Order: sequence, then structure tokens, then C-alpha cells
Amino acid sequence: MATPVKVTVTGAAGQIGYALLFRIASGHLLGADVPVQLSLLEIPQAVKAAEGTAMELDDCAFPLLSGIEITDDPNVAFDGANVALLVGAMPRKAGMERGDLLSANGGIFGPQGKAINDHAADDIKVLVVGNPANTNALIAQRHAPDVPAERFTAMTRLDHNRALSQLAAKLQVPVTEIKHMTIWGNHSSTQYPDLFHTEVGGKIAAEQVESEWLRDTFIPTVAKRGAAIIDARGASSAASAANAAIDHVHDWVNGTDWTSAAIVSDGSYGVPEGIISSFPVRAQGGRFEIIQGLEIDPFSRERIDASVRELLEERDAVKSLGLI
Ligand SMILES: NC(=O)c1ccc[n+]([C@@H]2O[C@H](COP(=O)([O-])OP(=O)(O)OC[C@H]3O[C@@H](n4cnc5c(N)ncnc54)[C@H](O)[C@@H]3O)[C@@H](O)[C@H]2O)c1
Ligand SMILES: O=C(O)C[C@H](O)C(=O)O
Repeated sequence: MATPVKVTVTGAAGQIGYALLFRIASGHLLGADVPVQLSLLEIPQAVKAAEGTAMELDDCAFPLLSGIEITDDPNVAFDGANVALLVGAMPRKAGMERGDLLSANGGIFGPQGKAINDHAADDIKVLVVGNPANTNALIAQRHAPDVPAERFTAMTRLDHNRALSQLAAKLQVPVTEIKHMTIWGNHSSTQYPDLFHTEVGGKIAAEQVESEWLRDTFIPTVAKRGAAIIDARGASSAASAANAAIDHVHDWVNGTDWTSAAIVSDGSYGVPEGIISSFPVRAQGGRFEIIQGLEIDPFSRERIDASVRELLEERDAVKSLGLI
């Protein structure tokens, strides 16, 4: 068998962790022929619960799972890691915005970024799920000067999938007929799900829906879906978040011609260089690249700029907290 790929999952005993680990171990993250070594990072109080999940993973006898290690030490957890899923962080409660979690969660990501810098494998790929995901990814990236910045990403794939599903329901088409969906900006209520480049049946989606629906229903439904889930479930999204994390890494590694991911900006589309913002991306040879050359209409420009402004405010807030 090939050498196993080491996948480190933080917050392994949490609700996303529980929905994620079994799918990684069964081959959905990297492919049905890629053996996986799992490394679970938890805080000391939750190590026992992570051990319980590991017992269940053992009991599945997954052919691709070559081993599981569990630790509360980031230096051990990230040692030799090829893929790191940074999930461990507090979820928001009803009435909070994700940005309200910055001071509670920001402190987690500096030490983890440094541990990745010092111990991870040369090909490390990092996906930050813990909220506020974009800015936590920025914190981690800034603590890892030896790792190429492009390896730090944050998750907007859940927003992308939500947008696909809402549009498919509206137009009564299968999600597979929708091409070129894009989420711009922050994984927050300012995000901009863009239907002006999305195509359904080869035609622009924005031209197939009423402009009021696009503005007053579609955008807010997608952008506030996380809060609606918390309201309905009494807990933040877990299985759909785990599914999106699988999609993000799977496509990053195996390639895609178009999806959404929050990656370090190179200044494209007027998004200031260095912040981690969602773009339309393709993946090729294990690298994301921003899809270039899209025309941005004034309606879209205003919304992209608003979300980017929020990212700049979050960056300045973590600067003043001494986190970057
Ligand atoms: N980007 C997205 O689309 C998206 C979607 C859903 C949830 N989230 C976020 O993901 C995070 C996790 O959500 P959840 O529902 O699994 O929460 P949860 O509370 O069920 O689990 C979080 C786990 O993280 C662990 N943890 C806390 N600090 C840690 C640290 N320093 N190192 C390792 N583990 C640590 C906790 O012990 C806990 O087991 C939250 O911040 C949530 O808001 C993001
Ligand atoms: O909304 C949240 O706080 C959880 C997560 O980010 C989501 O989008 O479901």
C-alpha cells in the first residue's frame, strides 16, 4: 500500500469532528485508494471524548485507515502533517455574529500556525473551519513564515453549497446543472453569493430570477443560513460543515475547474493583498488559483467591497489584540 497521508484534525471531539472523521477515514477526503493516518488534536479535557471517537473509528475497520493518534500537543499533532483541518474553536450562539468569536478563538490559531510552521510536512495544506474562519486563517498563516502563504485557506464551500441548493430549488433544476457559482469575501453575513457569473443551462443565473428575489431573498438566505441553522437546531451546522470541508480539500487535491474558497489575496479584483478572502477559484496540480478576467458590475462591486471592508476591520482588530 502507498504511504499514508497524515491528516490532522483539531477539535476532533466536537460535533463537526464527529461528522468529519468517519468520512476522511472512508476515503472521501483524498480518494478511495489513498490510505490515511489520522492525528486528532483536542484540549486536555476533551482528549477522553476523542479517544471514544477513535474507538468507534477502529470499530469501522476502515481499509484505508492506517492509524490514529490523539494528543493535546499541537507540536505532536502537526508533526509530519500533509493536511490540517483546523476545526477546534468555539461555535457562536444565537444572536452572535461570527466576528464576535474573534477574541475567544483568535488565540488558538497563532500557536497552531507556529506548530504547523515548525513540524508539518513540506506539502502541508491547511483548511480553517473554526470561526471567524477567514481571520483565524490569517492569524495561523502569519505565524507560519516558512510555509507558502497559499497553503492557508478558509472555508466558504459551505456557503457555496448553500447557494447551489437555494438556486436549484428556485429554478427547479438539479444542482449539477449549475456552473460557476461564486462566493466572494468573508464567511460572514457580509459574504456575497454572486449569480452574475453563475450559469444554468448555459445562461446567466441572474437573468433567470427576479432581481428582487436575488437581492432580498437569495443573498440574505445564503448569508444568514448559519444563523438559521443555529435557530432551528439549537447548535451550529455540523454535518453540512464537515461535508463542505471534505469538498474543499478533495477539490484542492484532486482538481476542479471552478469553486469558491477563501485564499490569500494577490490583489485580484481589488481585494487588498494578504487578506484571506473568498474568490472564484480553480484547482490544478494541488494549487488553487483565482479565476481571472471576470467583469464585476456595480451591484456586485458594492457587495464585494463591503465584505472586504469587514475583513480589513477584522485584520485590524486581531492586530490590536496582538494576535498578528
Ligand atoms: N467555516 C464554516 O463554514 C463553519 C461551519 C460550521 C461551523 N464552523 C465553526 O467550526 C467550529 C467548530 O464547530 P463545532 O460545532 O464542531 O464546535 P464544538 O464546540 O462541537 O467542537 C469544538 C471542539 O474544539 C475543541 N477545541 C477548542 N479549543 C481547541 C484547541 N485549542 N485545540 C484543539 N481543539 C480545541 C473543543 O474541545 C471541542 O471539542 C466553530 O468555531 C464553528 O463556528 C465553521
Ligand atoms: O454560522 C455559524 O456560526 C456556523 C457556521 O459558520 C455556518 O455557516 O453554519
